[in-house]
Amino acid sequence: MIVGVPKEIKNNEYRVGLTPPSVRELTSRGHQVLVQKNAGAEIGLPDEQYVAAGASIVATAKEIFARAEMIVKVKEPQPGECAMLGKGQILYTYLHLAPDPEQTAALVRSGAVCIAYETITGAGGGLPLLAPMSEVAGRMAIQAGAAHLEKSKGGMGLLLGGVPGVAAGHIVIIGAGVVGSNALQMAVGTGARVTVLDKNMDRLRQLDLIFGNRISTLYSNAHAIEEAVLSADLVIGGVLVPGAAAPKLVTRDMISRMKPGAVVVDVAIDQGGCFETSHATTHADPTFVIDGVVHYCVANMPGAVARTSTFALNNATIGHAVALAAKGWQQAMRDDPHLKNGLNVCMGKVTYAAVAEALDYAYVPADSMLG
Ligand SMILES: NC(=O)C1=CN([C@@H]2O[C@H](COP(=O)(O)OP(=O)(O)OC[C@H]3O[C@@H](n4cnc5c(N)ncnc54)[C@H](O)[C@@H]3O)[C@@H](O)[C@H]2O)C=CC1
Ligand SMILES: CC(=O)C(=O)O
Ligand SMILES: [Mg+2]
Repeated sequence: MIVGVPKEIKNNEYRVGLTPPSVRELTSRGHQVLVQKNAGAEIGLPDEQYVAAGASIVATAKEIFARAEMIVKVKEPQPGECAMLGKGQILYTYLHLAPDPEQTAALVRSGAVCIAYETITGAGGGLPLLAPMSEVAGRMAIQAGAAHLEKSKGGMGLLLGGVPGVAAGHIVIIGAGVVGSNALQMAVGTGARVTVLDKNMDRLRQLDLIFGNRISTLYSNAHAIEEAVLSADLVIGGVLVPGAAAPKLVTRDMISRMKPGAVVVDVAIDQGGCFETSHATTHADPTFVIDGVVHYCVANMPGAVARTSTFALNNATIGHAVALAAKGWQQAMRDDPHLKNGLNVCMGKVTYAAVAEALDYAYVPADSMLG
């Protein structure tokens, strides 16, 4: 198969779909890999490393989209990229379609076979291709929050850990999955008081066993969220209903009653966000203020630590990339129901139920596309 890796074009996005070691996994099995010039140059992966791994360097994204049978990316395709996708071409990347009607319409129009990293499931449960980026974003959420609590960044001027004689701050984490538990690990390290909420009692039990009385766990409902948020200095939003738009758990009214200069970090923004007041921001301009509360809503947080993130992502994506290249998408999905769960849009049809429901498309089960 011919596999193409365009350079990412989203704001401040330096990750790359395949590392040179991943390219080697494909070329050593007889596949041809086209990598756009300087795709990894900014993160210490120069073209020479790709050539040594067997790739061919191609000058433009246009040529990659025209020649490759499968496009491997990181971020959801931008409008210009959607327009270059062809009928039957495989697109293997993050998509986050439920909150994004324009991208969904463009992918439906393209006729491409669009596989979303974030809905591929794992044999041991969970979302193994989302997990590494959630680990990165969860850990980063605390450092982003701490930085924006500084006065010069718009915050109230609070040091999360306090100092002897002055109380520590209060961090509230909504959602105790991969983002939430990684944020929790960092939050505990700051010395702040930490509260974590989830609807999944088993997750709360596990975290209670690990962190003991260093944290408070709360079953998530509107009352508990309101009480926690109103006493918080920093709130992290890390909830997920797989494939669906994030539930708006923190209302505009709650935001308006938070402490002035408090900070919210809406990691779930790529699924539309779990704060009613959120809208997506970029690394170039990461925050905005509503009712005195600083909102940090960057939809590609791991792009800031692009080298670490690229290697972590490739560890999780390369196995299915090899299967797709070897067998084609239909046979690879017949053989692996977890990969099949990644099929979101296929040759003009929406094949993921939560996306169809969120955006009012007819839902066509992936099975019916497998021939
Ligand atoms: N902004 C960014 O750069 C990044 C964003 N993300 C996003 O972060 C979000 C979370 O991802 P993961 O932690 O991997 O998901 P996960 O599935 O591991 O965890 C989500 C948690 O939310 C909980 N939850 C669902 N409804 C809830 C409710 N009403 N109240 C409290 N908890 C609730 C679930 O029980 C689960 O424990 C996703 O939208 C993901 O796409 C992930 C990586 C990077
Ligand atoms: C998961 C995601 O949206 C990201 O890594 O940017
Ligand atoms: Mg994202």
